[in-house]
Amino acid sequence: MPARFSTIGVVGAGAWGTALANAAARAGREVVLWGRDAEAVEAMARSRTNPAHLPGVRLADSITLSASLAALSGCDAVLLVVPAQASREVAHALAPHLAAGTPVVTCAKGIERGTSLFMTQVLAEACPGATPAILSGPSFAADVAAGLPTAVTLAARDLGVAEGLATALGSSSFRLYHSDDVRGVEIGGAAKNVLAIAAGIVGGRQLGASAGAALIARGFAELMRFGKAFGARTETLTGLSGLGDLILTCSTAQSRNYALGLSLGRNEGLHPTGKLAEGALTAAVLVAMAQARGVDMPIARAVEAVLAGRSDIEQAIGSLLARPQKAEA
Ligand SMILES: NC(=O)C1=CN([C@@H]2O[C@H](COP(=O)(O)OP(=O)(O)OC[C@H]3O[C@@H](n4cnc5c(N)ncnc54)[C@H](OP(=O)(O)O)[C@@H]3O)[C@@H](O)[C@H]2O)C=CC1
Ligand SMILES: O=C(CO)COP(=O)(O)O
Repeated sequence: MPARFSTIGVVGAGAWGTALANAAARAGREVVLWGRDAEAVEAMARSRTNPAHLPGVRLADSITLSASLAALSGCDAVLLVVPAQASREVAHALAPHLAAGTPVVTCAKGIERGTSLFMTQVLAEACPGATPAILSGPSFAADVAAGLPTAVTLAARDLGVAEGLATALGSSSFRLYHSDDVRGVEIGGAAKNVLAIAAGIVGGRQLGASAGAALIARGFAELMRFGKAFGARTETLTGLSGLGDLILTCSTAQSRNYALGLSLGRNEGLHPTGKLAEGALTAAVLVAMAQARGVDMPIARAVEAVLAGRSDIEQAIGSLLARPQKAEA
């Protein structure tokens, strides 16, 4: 039986877009990979590599590259893989090229600043004819591109659409679980990036493995409280896209968010490499949304205060440790 989604568009030729294009190709799909920079796209098509964002990885033969969004018009589904704050602009430009009802799967992890909207809400506004979906979970682009075993969650309001997309993109090394808890999946990815900055700070300050574990557990309590306040299901928050991704991102400097925290914790200032760290862009809106709903998120608040320059690291750690004793749950 032919796959329901046989041609996949990938919008965004960064690390994650390139890795997902290769994963879709590995799953047997025809893939169109779009990048905004025509010169870079042409060089990628010639070299079959993406040296700027995913060095050392060869692009699969079934990937066609284009710098024109019109090339996406024949796609059965599209993955939107640009940073969270660029998603509205790019989805808006993509909209006229899609057939009505085409699933658009946002793969960004963040919350839109200014509107406080989650990624599929941004999609619904910017690309109103599309069927919004979200892909998220513990998955470094380099691991997926290398074919290392990875498992993520793909959610759409219609479980059948989520299952069809998971089937189209999955392979033995890239496992996709389907879900209809769209909100739960998008909250996990957005919140864990902010908490990973705190974990990096703990690492950079050499506070010890015990403190690192405490940070993950108390950070997860914050993620759960926020998720529940915004309608996420517990089983999603404790799954791949919530706890799973929190553990990954809080555990290694391979994460750009953790690396940013590491740099702050070592008093080296904000990340010198200039790499994307979505948590730094999400922290303020996450904290504002939590406050508006009466959700207590002291770790996320401390990260936001440090990033905004209202608190130094010692003050932030001191105020977390000085919080009144309370029941764990
Ligand atoms: N890398 C990873 O391991 C994972 C990343 N993600 C998420 O995926 C999203 C993208 O991250 P990632 O691919 O790693 O980031 P990268 O920095 O590697 O790439 C970002 C890509 O988006 C493009 N881009 C940026 N702004 C715009 C814009 N305004 N219009 C069009 N294109 C734009 C960039 O283009 P240009 O090259 O021209 O600057 C680049 O190709 C993030 O939300 C991230 O959290 C999720 C899971 C894993
Ligand atoms: O989301 C990711 C892994 O699941 C990637 O994390 P970073 O953006 O922190 O590198």
